Amino acid sequence: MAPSHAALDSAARAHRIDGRAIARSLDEETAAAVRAIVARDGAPPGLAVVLVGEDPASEVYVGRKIEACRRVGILSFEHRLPAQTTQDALLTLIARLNADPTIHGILVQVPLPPHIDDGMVLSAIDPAKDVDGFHPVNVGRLSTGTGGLVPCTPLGVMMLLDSVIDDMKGMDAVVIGKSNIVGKPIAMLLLEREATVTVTHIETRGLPDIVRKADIVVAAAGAPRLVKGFWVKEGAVIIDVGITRMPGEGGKTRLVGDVAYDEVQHARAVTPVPGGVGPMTIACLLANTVKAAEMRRGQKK
Ligand SMILES: Nc1nc2c(c(=O)[nH]1)N[C@@H](CN(C=O)c1ccc(C(=O)N[C@@H](CCC(=O)O)C(=O)O)cc1)CN2
Repeated sequence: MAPSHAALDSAARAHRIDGRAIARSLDEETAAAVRAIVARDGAPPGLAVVLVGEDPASEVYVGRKIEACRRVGILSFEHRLPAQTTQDALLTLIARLNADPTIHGILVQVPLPPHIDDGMVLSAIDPAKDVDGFHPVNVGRLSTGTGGLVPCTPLGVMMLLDSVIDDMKGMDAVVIGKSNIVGKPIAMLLLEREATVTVTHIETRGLPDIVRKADIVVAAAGAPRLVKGFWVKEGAVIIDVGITRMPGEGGKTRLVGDVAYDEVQHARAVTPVPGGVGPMTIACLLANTVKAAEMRRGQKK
């Protein structure tokens, strides 16, 4: 008897890596770690969240970060500054937060308004409080494999890969995207696991052929539905970091990833957008805040 459509469908579909569920279980671990810190030290870790301007997406992400802190018991301190805030005023705030012992982590939401130099501001954060892992000291530690705080999205990507791959040693990994906060750190983390890593970007010649050789594809180009079905090798694992808001039906908007999700069902596993990498970014921020608090305690001992 011929298999039913339902049976054919389920046989042909890639495993959907559930970022929301994995983020929830990381949050449970973080909440337990926070409770242990409170029992030991009498106070929870503190996270300063700095938002400059009114970028609507940033407002949403910052709101979610603050809500997530509340859920796991981290104390959040919100600093919302107007778009016309000067770079000097922002640097003064960061210096104050660096010196404040109740603050274990500092994050400055990016993008910053165009008159502010991101690099200058992110480099002003104490590397020990740099829970985004953007400071050059932490970038250097990551690239030399010497610890430090790792950027949240790349950390989340590795956890999603770990949920479906036991050992990445010798696997061919292709990263699409070369940004300092996502593409480059992911490449470093994959190298640490002894994957063979090719870093590509939107201008790379012959990109489909390069991607087709990969066992692991991390798409972080910010180009909606860039990765087509025919780019992907059967059995590959695909992590979609792209999140682009596009016009949807009835005047609404919808989120679209860098991967044509419906076309890559011959992959072994793939993350959805939304519900894949995004929730991990916030869960890893909370985990990094606990790590920063524990690192400080370790230094004092
Ligand atoms: N200081 C930082 N700024 C920015 C970072 C960062 O890690 N540190 N990353 C991004 C934005 N970002 C966190 O700040 C972020 C992006 C997406 C999500 C998320 O949960 N996405 C959901 C969908 C959300 C929606 O409905 O719009 C998903 O993919 O399921 C969380 C955090 C840039 N700036």
